[in-house]
Amino acid sequence: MNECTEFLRIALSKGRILEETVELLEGSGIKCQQVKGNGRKLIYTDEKQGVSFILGKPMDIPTYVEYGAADLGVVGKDVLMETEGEYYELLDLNIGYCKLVVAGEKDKTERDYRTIASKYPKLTEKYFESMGRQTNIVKLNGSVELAPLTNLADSIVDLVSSGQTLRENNLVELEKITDITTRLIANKGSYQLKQARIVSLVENMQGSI
Ligand SMILES: Nc1ncnc2c1ncn2[C@@H]1O[C@H](COP(=O)(O)OP(=O)(O)OP(=O)(O)O)[C@@H](O)[C@H]1O
Ligand SMILES: O=P(O)(O)OC[C@H]1O[C@H](OP(=O)(O)OP(=O)(O)O)[C@H](O)[C@@H]1O
Repeated sequence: MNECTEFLRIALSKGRILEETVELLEGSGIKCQQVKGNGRKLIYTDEKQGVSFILGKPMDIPTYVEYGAADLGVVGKDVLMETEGEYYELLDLNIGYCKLVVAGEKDKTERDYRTIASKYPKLTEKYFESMGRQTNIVKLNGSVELAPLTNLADSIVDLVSSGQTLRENNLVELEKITDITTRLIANKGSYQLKQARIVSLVENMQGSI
């Protein structure tokens, strides 16, 4: 293996998809259990495997990949839809299942949506614009379900998996926007330069999905 061209830098999303990501990579023959620890280390380099793992915030993973600070990235489709960068989307990893929805208090009708709170302002704007529905969007960074409860907004665009957060806050799904899963993305230049190694990794991952 030529270290210069074939060493792979993989940016992984910290947080809730990390465990499933590690299982998938391990199943594809890449050892990376150490990234699951509770430490504060942000890069793990494994010279023997020719791989380094970069642990980033989910919203930042496309940036590392687009600018070539990482060759590959593992990130939710929600983040890709919001950030819209320049990279190749190589694979649906079939982990991190959830859906993106419009939610609010029961009995709201379409006409009631005026102010929508979300961690995904761009995606939200596009969704409503594509249907010719005018809205104001309030950007929040988390616990978005608080917005309708405090009258900051009349509804939200957010992820739902078990539905527990909506239920416990007396909110309901009003519209489903799309299903979400985790994706493998690649820097465009890296894909050309390190194609053999990336294609072989993708094939191994496909086998263990
Ligand atoms: N409730 C959920 N169930 C399943 N997958 C989810 C859920 N919430 C988020 N995800 C997926 O996991 C990814 C990472 O979510 P996570 O909550 O770890 O990060 P985040 O909220 O973006 O980051 P942070 O909490 O650090 O701001 C999301 O981008 C999405 O693809
Ligand atoms: O349907 P559920 O299983 O309840 O999951 C949905 C919740 O999970 C995510 O939040 P997260 O835990 O990432 O926290 P956040 O609100 O700070 O983003 C999402 O934003 C919802 O709030």
